[in-house]
Amino acid sequence: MGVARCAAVRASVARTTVSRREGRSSAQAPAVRRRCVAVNAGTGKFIVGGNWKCNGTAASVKDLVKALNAGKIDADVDVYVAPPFVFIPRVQAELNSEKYAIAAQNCWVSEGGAFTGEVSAEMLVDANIPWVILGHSERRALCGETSEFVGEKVKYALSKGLKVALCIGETLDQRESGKTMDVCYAQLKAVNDVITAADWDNVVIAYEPVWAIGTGKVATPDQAQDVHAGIRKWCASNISPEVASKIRIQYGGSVNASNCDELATKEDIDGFLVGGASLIGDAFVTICNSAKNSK
Ligand SMILES: O=C(CO)COP(=O)(O)O
Repeated sequence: MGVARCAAVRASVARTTVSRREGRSSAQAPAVRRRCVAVNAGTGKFIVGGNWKCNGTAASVKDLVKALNAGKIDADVDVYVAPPFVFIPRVQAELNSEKYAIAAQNCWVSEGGAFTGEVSAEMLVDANIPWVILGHSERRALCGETSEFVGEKVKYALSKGLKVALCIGETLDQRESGKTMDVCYAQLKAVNDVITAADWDNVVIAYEPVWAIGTGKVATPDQAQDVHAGIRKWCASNISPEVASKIRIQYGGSVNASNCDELATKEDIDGFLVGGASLIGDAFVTICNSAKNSK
């Protein structure tokens, strides 16, 4: 994250916090309330997610949790990890919750019921799981989730009080035919069409170019920065300048302990969503601390 942008977001958050402490006249109260909501997600902190995908055994999860608990995480970083559903209770019981929040990798588009194999947003809230990853390219490609369906899922998850990591990104074909930004904008629009500007306070965008996921082919820092800057600009024009300045944009796709520091220097990279390397405790801890290391 660029130092200047980070400082600006923090200053705005600090101003809001001071306003909350000082209180306001009743005429000003509604505006203050709206800004207080924004404090929830617009912390200005670097944010790293670990998406464990469909990996692990009881034994490997135990080892990973042990390694994560042993890691020192910079206080200026928000971290969430997304284990497979069956391991979540175990991880909740054993992982240090002061350092790591828990995320689900998916949830259903509406209230639960006769939807075999699905997990509802209400269940996540009931199980004390604050985050959910939605729109991952693997679900879009392998489970047929359209952008409109993802939009409805984001809307429903937010309405139940979850925080959402919204994944977007282009395939190799789309990049090579110059459609990267159009694809990202269309995926964002499908969500923006069904949620409000205030809802974005509880969303983190994860830009994950499909060609970089699990391939070892990481986007260069400049490639990632260009797309992140475009996403932020789109947010300014289509949501609001305030949301654009606060929203955190993670990069995902073959991030590892060796390439994270350079990516983290980029102005519009506010964190990472990590797959493979999040299964290796010390590598993930290094990635979590990359914003500090790259200063
Ligand atoms: O899909 C990802 C995170 O959601 C990225 O996966 P990799 O880090 O394994 O490329």
